Amino acid sequence: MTSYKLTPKPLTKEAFAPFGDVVEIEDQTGNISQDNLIMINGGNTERYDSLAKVQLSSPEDTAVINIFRAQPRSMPMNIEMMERHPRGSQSFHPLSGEDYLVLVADSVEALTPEHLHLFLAKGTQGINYHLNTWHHPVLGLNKVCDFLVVDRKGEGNNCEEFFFDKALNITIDL
Ligand SMILES: NC(=O)N[C@@H](O)C(=O)O
Ligand code: NI
Repeated sequence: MTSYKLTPKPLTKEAFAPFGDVVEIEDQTGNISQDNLIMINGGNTERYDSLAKVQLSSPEDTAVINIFRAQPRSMPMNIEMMERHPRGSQSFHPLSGEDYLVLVADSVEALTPEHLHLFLAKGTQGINYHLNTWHHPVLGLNKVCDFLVVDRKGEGNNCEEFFFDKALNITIDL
């Protein structure tokens, strides 16, 4: 049995760029980018515009808005599988204010533990997995957490799964 322990990195736009977008106003260093800022509503409201895009695959696809109520993951946690959505992006926006984990992998067909990348997301950070990005199903922490999820609805299978060899002992232990 070979063991692999995953440790999280802070979630930043730059580190997450190969996998998707980080949807936030203030980053983990406290910086607020003005790049997407548009003042609207007569100056009452700041619109941080187009921080990410919903990716679809066909004109018949629709983008849908969901809420996922996730049970907290108990640690240490074994990682047995990853999934990806070949026909659309998928974004998660925490509604409960809790930090959560984001586990993604390099874009290869045969995943090994070396392809995995674990991030710790703050409760103020959303993420948008780009189309076909390997990721683990939602990883809530500490308490039952709600996430606003925007993803693709349409024809055809939009969830491909990869299961690691059981001889690999891949764990997250915070
Ligand atoms: N299955 C489902 O809708 N959820 C997963 O895609 C997930 O990333 O949590
Ligand atoms: Ni998913």
